Amino acid sequence: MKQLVLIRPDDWHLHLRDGAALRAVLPHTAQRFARAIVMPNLKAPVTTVAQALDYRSRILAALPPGARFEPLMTLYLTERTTPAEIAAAKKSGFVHAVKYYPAGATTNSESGVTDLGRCRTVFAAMEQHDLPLLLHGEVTDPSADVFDREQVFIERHLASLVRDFSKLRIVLEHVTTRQAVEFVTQAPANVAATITAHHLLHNRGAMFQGGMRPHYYCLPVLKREEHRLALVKAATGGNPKFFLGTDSAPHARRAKESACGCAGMYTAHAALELYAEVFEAAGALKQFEAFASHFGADFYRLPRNHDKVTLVKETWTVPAEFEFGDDTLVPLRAGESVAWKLAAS
Ligand SMILES: NC(=O)N[C@@H](CC(=O)O)C(=O)O
Ligand SMILES: [Zn+2]
Ligand SMILES: [Zn+2]
Repeated sequence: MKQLVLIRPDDWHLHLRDGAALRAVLPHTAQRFARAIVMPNLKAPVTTVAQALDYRSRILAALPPGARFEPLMTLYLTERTTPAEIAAAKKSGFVHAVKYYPAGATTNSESGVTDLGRCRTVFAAMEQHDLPLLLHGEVTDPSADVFDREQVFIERHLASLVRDFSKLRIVLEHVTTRQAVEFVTQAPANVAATITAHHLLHNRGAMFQGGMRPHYYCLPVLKREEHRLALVKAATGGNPKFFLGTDSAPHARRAKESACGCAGMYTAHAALELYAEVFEAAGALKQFEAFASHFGADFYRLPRNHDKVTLVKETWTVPAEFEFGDDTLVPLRAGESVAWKLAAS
């Protein structure tokens, strides 16, 4: 049987939530990944090192017995974040980055930043302490078309940020467009990007297949086929600036299947397997390990993992839903098949 053995990968962009939701989703990630960059956009955002420490303990306490998984914590940037907090974050050893959300751009981003100009002293501190900046790279300007918001962010904000803070490590998270791929490719080595499985697998047509499909709604929103193809080329092309970040973003069924549905797709239950489909379809399975297990660790200046995971070419059916606190969670491919299967380790 066809199988793939690779160094255990890490997920460089993940939403774990909290409480019962955390307990429901964490096992899926811990089965596949050694570490994950954990997003700080809880309902009460993780803005301080002390809060990150508490959240980290809750994650560790929620791990299934025997699981080995290291949550890499992040701080949620606000206009009140201080250079002292950045210094403390670096010193902590468990905070690995700071996350920028434009206020109002996405789930739990209300406490985010309205004006990047107000964060310049904090960016300078991050540059000085060598703490990476992670970007939800979209503008919220209502006059910017929702499908153009990433591209406009790059033009209006990212280009000058990269120029002004030339030593700051920056990750443009969940890139979705050809323009983002081009920008990151031509930028200096301190600028990288994560790519999700769902943006590699789907174009925006998925949201409208036979009707409105809220489980395909995420932010940045799925784009045209032209952009998906650019992402596949970037992910499979062996460029160390592009690495795996699922952006697995669980929301309760009733929050998705609603008159105003939440943004986010849940992929952690099959994350690695879905990426393997993409790499196989592109004839690039040889590049998969570097994308999933090498480039992210190298960029974050963390050691690569040593143990291995095995994927076998075997079809399995994704459950229709998972338990999720007092509701359920509808995963990507619910009730449908996935072509690769994680072997028990
Ligand atoms: N990607 C999403 O659609 N949603 C994320 C937030 C984010 O990463 O922007 C979430 O937290 O639900
Ligand atoms: Zn985001
Ligand atoms: Zn995210």
